[in-house]
Amino acid sequence: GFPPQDRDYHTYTETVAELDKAAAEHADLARKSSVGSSAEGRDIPVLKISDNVTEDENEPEVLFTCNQHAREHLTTEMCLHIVQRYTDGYSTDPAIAEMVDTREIWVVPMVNPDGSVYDVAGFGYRGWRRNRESTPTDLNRNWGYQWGCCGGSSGDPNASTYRGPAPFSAPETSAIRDFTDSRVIGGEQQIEAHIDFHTFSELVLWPYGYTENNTAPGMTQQQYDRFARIGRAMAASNGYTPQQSSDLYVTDGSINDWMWAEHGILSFTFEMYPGSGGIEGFYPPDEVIDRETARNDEAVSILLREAGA
Ligand SMILES: NS(=O)(=O)N[C@@H](CCC(=O)O)C(=O)O
Ligand SMILES: [Ca+2]
Ligand SMILES: [Ca+2]
Ligand SMILES: [Zn+2]
Repeated sequence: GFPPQDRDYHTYTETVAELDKAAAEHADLARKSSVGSSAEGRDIPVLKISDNVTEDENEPEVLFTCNQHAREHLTTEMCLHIVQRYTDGYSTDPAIAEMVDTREIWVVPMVNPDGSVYDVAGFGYRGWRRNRESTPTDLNRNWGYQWGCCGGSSGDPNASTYRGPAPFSAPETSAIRDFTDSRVIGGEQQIEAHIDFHTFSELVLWPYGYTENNTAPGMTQQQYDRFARIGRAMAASNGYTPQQSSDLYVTDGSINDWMWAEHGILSFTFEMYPGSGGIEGFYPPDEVIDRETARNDEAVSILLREAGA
């Protein structure tokens, strides 16, 4: 678990308990289900938030994924903050109610539960990034679009950006893939927009990551311009720096490239607080959780509104 001075961070067990609590306290608005299991057999839960939550209504859907990278624990708090805001806030905030009534929101607070547990299982933080397969995979290099194409990942099983032996070889990425594929109803992908939360550097990133070109097959100038417009609007609200992911460095096999190219989902990566630092940047004190999760409230609202546009 987390050291006493950081006990406000949620462990896997506490995260699951938070989702169960939200579903129990707001049974009309929130329902927990599973997208699958991790390498070590942990359930990977997803919470759906919407009015008439047990009905699949013809409303734009938006996905939030967190903690692909084990040590990036602030992102789990970000997803749990979204859960809390859009369930508890329903009865008090008309803007929240409007979004919950007209959208279907999916939240996966821990894509990589095994890695997250492992990172805090020792005496002190381990700085762990990948999953916990026998040969650990960097989940954000294991997605199947342009997998391993372009020097944006490693084929070395010992490397922190090891892409795995094949696209979707990791149970965690294949679980999210299967969930996303399942949201194609009548040939139409219901999910319109997505944010994958990471730490750190305070950035809003949009595809493609595999190429430095703005346009490429499956990304016209108009589509790029829409990504940039929305990315810049979100960054203006949280003070992060907006840019194409490859402006940071080339990544291949990332979630954003797959979500966009395979499903046309407006998919972003947010790198949260802090803006800079060394390994300690992955472990901001728990005193910053409330401030640094609420910092993204407006950006989340912008994306939810954009999903219906
Ligand atoms: N969170 S992080 O690993 O430091 N940065 C992300 C950036 C993701 C991206 O560029 O699309 C990554 O390398 O997967
Ligand atoms: Ca609904
Ligand atoms: Ca729906
Ligand atoms: Zn990350």
